[in-house]
Amino acid sequence: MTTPVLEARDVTMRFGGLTAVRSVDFTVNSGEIVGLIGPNGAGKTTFFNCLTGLYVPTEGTVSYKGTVLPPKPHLVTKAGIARTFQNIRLFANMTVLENVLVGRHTRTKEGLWSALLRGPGFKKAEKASEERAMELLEFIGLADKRDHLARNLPYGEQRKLEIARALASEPGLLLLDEPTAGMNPQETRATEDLVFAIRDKGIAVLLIEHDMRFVFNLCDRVAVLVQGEKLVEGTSDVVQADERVVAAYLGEPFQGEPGEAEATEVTEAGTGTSGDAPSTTSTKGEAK
Ligand SMILES: Nc1ncnc2c1ncn2[C@@H]1O[C@H](COP(=O)(O)OP(=O)(O)OP(=O)(O)O)[C@@H](O)[C@H]1O
Repeated sequence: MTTPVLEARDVTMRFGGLTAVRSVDFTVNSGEIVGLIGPNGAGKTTFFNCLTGLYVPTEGTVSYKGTVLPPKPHLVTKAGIARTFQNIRLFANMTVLENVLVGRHTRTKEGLWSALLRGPGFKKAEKASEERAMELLEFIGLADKRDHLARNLPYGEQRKLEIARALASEPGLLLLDEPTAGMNPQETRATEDLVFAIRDKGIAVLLIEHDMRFVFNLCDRVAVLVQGEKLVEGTSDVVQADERVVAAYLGEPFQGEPGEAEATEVTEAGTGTSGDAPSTTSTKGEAK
C-alpha cells in the first residue's frame, strides 16, 4: 500500500531568462527510496531547493502528506521534510552531540537561538532531547564520539553526522544531496546500508547522486532530469535501458562536463541490480 509523502506538481523555477526546472511532476511514496539523477546543471539541486522552501518556485506546488507546503525552510522542516546539502554544513566548533541537538529544535519548544546559545530553557528541555539524540548517534554509529568537535571528525563521519542531524527533526521524508560525494568505496557501501536502515525506520528517502552504481543498487525508483525537465522515471532497469538517458549524459548541451564517465556507469551499473520488473515509466519529450 503506497501513499504519497511528497507531491510536486508542475514545478517550474526560472532565474531571469534561464528556466532551471520546467513543469516537473514528482511523487515520493511512503517506504520508497527514490533517486534523482541527471547531468551537471540539469536542475537537481534547484529542484531540491524548491521542495525544501529555499526557493519559491516560479510556478507549481509542493505538498507533504496532502498539505501544500509554505515555501519557508523552517516550516518545511517542521512539516516533516529534512535534508542534507551537497557541501557539509555542520557547526564545526560544536560537538557531535550538540550538532544533533540543534537539529532537534523544530521538535522542542525551544527555538533555534535558544539551542545555539544554550539558554536556561534549552537546558531544561535538553535532557529528553539528549536521550533522543543519543539514540540517533547509536543508530548512525557515532555514539562513542559524542563529545568530539564536528570539525575533528573524518570526512565520512561528518557526512554521517549531517544525516543524524537531519534525522533529529524526526522527518517523514529525508532528502540527501550527493550523500557519497568525496567518499571512498567503503564509506559509500556503509552509506548504502545506512539509507536502507533509514527507510526501514519508515522514513522515505529522496536522493541526488552522481554515483550510478549506488543509485541503481539502492533506489526503488529513479527519475532523470535533463535541462530542467523530467526525461524518464521508473525502476533502475527501466532507466538503465533507456537510450535517451545515456544520450543525455553524453549530450552536447553540457559544455565542459560531457558526463562521459557517468554515462559509462549508467550502462555498466546493471550488474547487481534487483532485476525487478519495470513498474513505472513516464516520459516527457525527447532528448535534445
Ligand atoms: N541561484 C541561481 N541563480 C541563477 N542560476 C542558477 C541558480 N541556481 C542554479 N542556477 C542555474 O540553474 C541550472 C541548474 O543548476 P543546478 O545546480 O540545479 O543543477 P544540478 O543538476 O544540481 O547540477 P550539479 O549536478 O552540477 O550539482 C544551472 O544552469 C545553474 O547555473
